[in-house]
Amino acid sequence: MGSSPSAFSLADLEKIVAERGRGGDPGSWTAKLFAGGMDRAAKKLGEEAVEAVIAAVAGDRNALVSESADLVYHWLVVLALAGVPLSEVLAELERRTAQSGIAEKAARPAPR
Ligand SMILES: N=c1c2ncn([C@@H]3O[C@H](COP(=O)(O)OP(=O)(O)OP(=O)(O)O)[C@@H](O)[C@H]3O)c2ncn1[C@@H]1O[C@H](COP(=O)(O)O)[C@@H](O)[C@H]1O
Repeated sequence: MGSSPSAFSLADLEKIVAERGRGGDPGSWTAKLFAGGMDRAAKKLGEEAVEAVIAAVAGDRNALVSESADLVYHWLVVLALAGVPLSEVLAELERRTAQSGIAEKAARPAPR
């Protein structure tokens, strides 16, 4: 079930998106999305979210993996177009985790 953990990170994909988006290669989907602007990219993000929801509700595991990859990629394109670095989103997630105290609880040894 599933595949082995990958060393590929969202930060790697963020870098690729920025490079391909700015590059202007006519064969690049990322460059097309950048050229189309925020309205088109955000619409695409919404479509991919709906496709991921459909796969989840249908219980189609393979489709959910594929649509999730589409979703995360298009989300990174939208973040790039908005000038929001991934690190800012991660910092917000970290702040929420720290606020909830979950990380500290997990680090504490379990009571005997
Ligand atoms: N992760 C992705 C990725 N996920 C999805 N897609 C593209 O997203 C597009 C949209 O998917 P759809 O299913 O909606 O396809 P579509 O029907 O052709 O699109 P529409 O006609 O609806 O506009 C497809 O062309 C997919 O190839 C991606 N395109 C690029 N990447 C990453 O970006 C890198 C650079 O890609 P290019 O910019 O194309 O060189 C790649 O190496 C990947 O790492």
